[in-house]
Amino acid sequence: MSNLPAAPQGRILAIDDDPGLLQNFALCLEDAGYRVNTATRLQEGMKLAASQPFHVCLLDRDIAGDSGLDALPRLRELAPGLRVIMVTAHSHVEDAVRAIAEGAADYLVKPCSPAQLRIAVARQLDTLDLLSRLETLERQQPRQASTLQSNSPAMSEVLAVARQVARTDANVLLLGESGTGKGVLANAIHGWSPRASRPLATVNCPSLSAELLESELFGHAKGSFTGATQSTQGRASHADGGTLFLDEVGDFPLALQPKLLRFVQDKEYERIGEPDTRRADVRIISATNRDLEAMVRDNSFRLDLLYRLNVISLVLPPLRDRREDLAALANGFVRRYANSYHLPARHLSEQALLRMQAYAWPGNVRELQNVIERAVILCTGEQIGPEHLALGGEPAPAGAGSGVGVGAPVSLETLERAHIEAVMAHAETLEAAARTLGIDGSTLYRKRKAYGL
Ligand SMILES: Nc1ncnc2c1ncn2[C@@H]1O[C@H](COP(=O)(O)OP(=O)(O)OP(=O)(O)O)[C@@H](O)[C@H]1O
Repeated sequence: MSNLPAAPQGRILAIDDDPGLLQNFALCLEDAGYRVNTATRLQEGMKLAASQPFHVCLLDRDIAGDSGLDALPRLRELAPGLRVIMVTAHSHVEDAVRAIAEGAADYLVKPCSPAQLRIAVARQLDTLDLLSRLETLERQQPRQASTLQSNSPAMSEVLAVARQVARTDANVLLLGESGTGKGVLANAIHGWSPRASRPLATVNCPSLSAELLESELFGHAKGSFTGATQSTQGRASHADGGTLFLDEVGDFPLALQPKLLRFVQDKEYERIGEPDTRRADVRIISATNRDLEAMVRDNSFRLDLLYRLNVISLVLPPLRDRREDLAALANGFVRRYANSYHLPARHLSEQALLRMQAYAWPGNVRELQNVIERAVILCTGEQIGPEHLALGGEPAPAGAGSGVGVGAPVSLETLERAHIEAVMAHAETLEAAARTLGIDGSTLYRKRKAYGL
């Protein structure tokens, strides 16, 4: 997801010391629907690139005594997602070729026609569009197991056992506070397992009513209940040969637990409305932040089911107990969000890192991710300082929310996420937040998951 408008409303930065040429570029590109900023000095252009999001930069080779070519590496450092088109005179085409070797995306030879200019810019915007789609697809793939690394003794131990267990078919129960990365670890275990080439199917247990959950998990025959106009195969069948991930298994309805128990034990089940017994060869990973033993004591979770799910249990440490990983995780999120929002590169200042080390992180990695995403968006310079973090009850940084007000140039998704976050912050319970939003609890649950709230 990008906070930049999609093409053709791309944002273009043109740096050239010839005001007449800049004006022509701006007119020609604005006519095509783009927003254009210009700079007649290199320094001025670099400042703009560091403080505002641009898709494409038209960079002259010689700018009033400064070399655009020499500035290229610094420009790419300031704005890693920016597509730079070198603009050069015919006699310097060899330099343009060198610029491409150093990371420019294309070059234009002066004088160029309006059509050439527009085609060159449109091509870069198409490439950005493709890159962003690729990124979205990659994010939807199970997380690469190799990205899960840790310098914390507590987390390293969990990862070592997880790798060992991954080789077997043993069912695994992941425990730990919300936002500690149970879902990420479930993906990794699947990725490390011999089942990695087969599907990983996830069922979010609290997001569905008991009836829908049964159908989601085991499928149903056409006509088996009102509205069942098509038969469905269910996640268990989809995961055949692979892994079934039962997220928030503590919310699995008691009435449905006997059917799940039979499936976990015998790998057998029936679709709703069908007598035939089916089989699915799945490895089950489940996760919860609830105390299942206490639930067994108050009869809301079956002991026999707990035994079956809990062949191996792994407890993910809260972020406050793995502070060795804070900087690496935070830097990874800074890079990710600067890239996905097409913003100039940002760095966490020493003071910001110190402030983060002193904070308790009750929402764990998910909270860290959200804090960094917001800081990356709100920070206008190169350095993210403590004032951009707004940690735990501190007031939000100046300008917070300014990018997501009604009517702001942001996607509906961004607006919805900000609204849900704000309503949840003021509501006493999640049920109350769902009521205010006019949606049911399971829809709120799905949206929280989708937006990482
Ligand atoms: N090691 C990691 N590297 C990068 N991102 C991570 C890591 N661990 C967790 N995250 C991110 O933190 C967020 C929370 O992770 P995840 O959903 O796996 O936590 P969880 O423990 O399953 O939370 P919940 O109990 O609320 O379902 C996700 O957006 C995830 O991508």
